[in-house]
Amino acid sequence: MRLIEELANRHRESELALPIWFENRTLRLLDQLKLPFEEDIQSIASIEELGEAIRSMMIRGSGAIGLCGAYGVYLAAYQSKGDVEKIRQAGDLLKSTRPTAVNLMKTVDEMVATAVSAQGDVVETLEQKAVEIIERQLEFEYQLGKYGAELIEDGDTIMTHCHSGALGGAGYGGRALSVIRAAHEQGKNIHVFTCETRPYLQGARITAYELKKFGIPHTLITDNMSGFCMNTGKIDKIVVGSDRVSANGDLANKVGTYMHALAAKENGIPFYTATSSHTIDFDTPSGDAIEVEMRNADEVTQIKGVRIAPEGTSALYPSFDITPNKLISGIITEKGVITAPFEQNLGRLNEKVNV
Ligand SMILES: CSC[C@H]1O[C@H](OP(=O)(O)O)[C@H](O)[C@@H]1O
Repeated sequence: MRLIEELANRHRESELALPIWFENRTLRLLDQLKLPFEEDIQSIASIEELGEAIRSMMIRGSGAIGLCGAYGVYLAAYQSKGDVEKIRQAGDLLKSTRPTAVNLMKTVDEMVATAVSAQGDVVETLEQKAVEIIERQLEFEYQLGKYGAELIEDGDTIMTHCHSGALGGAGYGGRALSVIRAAHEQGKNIHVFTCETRPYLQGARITAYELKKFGIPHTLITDNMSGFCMNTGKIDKIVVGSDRVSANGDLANKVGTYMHALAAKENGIPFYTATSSHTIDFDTPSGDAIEVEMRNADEVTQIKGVRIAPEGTSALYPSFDITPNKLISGIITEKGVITAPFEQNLGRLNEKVNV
């Protein structure tokens, strides 16, 4: 456990906002359901508790739940003293929690495959693999942030949606906020419009919380204001995160993304998604094959437990939507910015990247 705990200490010293980490042989996570008013750290004692934390969105964000795959499978290995069958079962449980973000599936598969093929001590091998995965994802954030920041000009106002930031990733800025943070750190004078993102309010509660921590000027808008802001010249570029990018460049991201992309096209505003090669699903040919998670409709008829619609009102809660590649100006990755034709240009990533 020493390696993975030292990693967390190093990362905290470099001012990263960690969504999940090990300390004192205990798995910890920041309860994102309570942000921004409470920074409540939860201890996770079992794979079942971690599974529930993902399902309930106590920890969320495709990058962060991808890391749950690494931390969770390692926790199962540590607690079972390397029992490969128990490790497999833990992986299956984690993969059953939320269906859309591909990072979780890929990371679990990578960890379980490492356990199965381990030559030496399984627990030590999985600790090393987990550290490798965490460090790799963090490096992806720095790299994609650098490439994405090249698209941002001094004086730009950038709109983002949901929370695609440090607590949804490996601690620097996730995807979209890695681009924004890098541009800010380069001294570019930028302003961010963050959409509140009903019903979980990732934008109002977590993106605003992080932008304040990063010292980046920002304005909160409701999701239905995005068209007005674009149509009245308030937005120069849009950068959103990603939960899964299909092989042809279609994007699964927080519900509402598609609506913003349509308005961006109509108003001639560049629309980018920030992702990593690990979020590109080369096994899914196009967006219509991506499963969109349907969540409990009570999350729509209530806000923080306060009912906002009459008893008995039915509601619908698709947690994501699919933005077709024709509405996307570029896909920002750790290997550079990919433009159309996406199928061909993304394919080159698959040739080079061992995910
Ligand atoms: C680092 S990108 C995060 C990505 O995940 C979010 O979904 P959720 O809050 O439901 O986990 C959203 O789609 C973000 O773009």
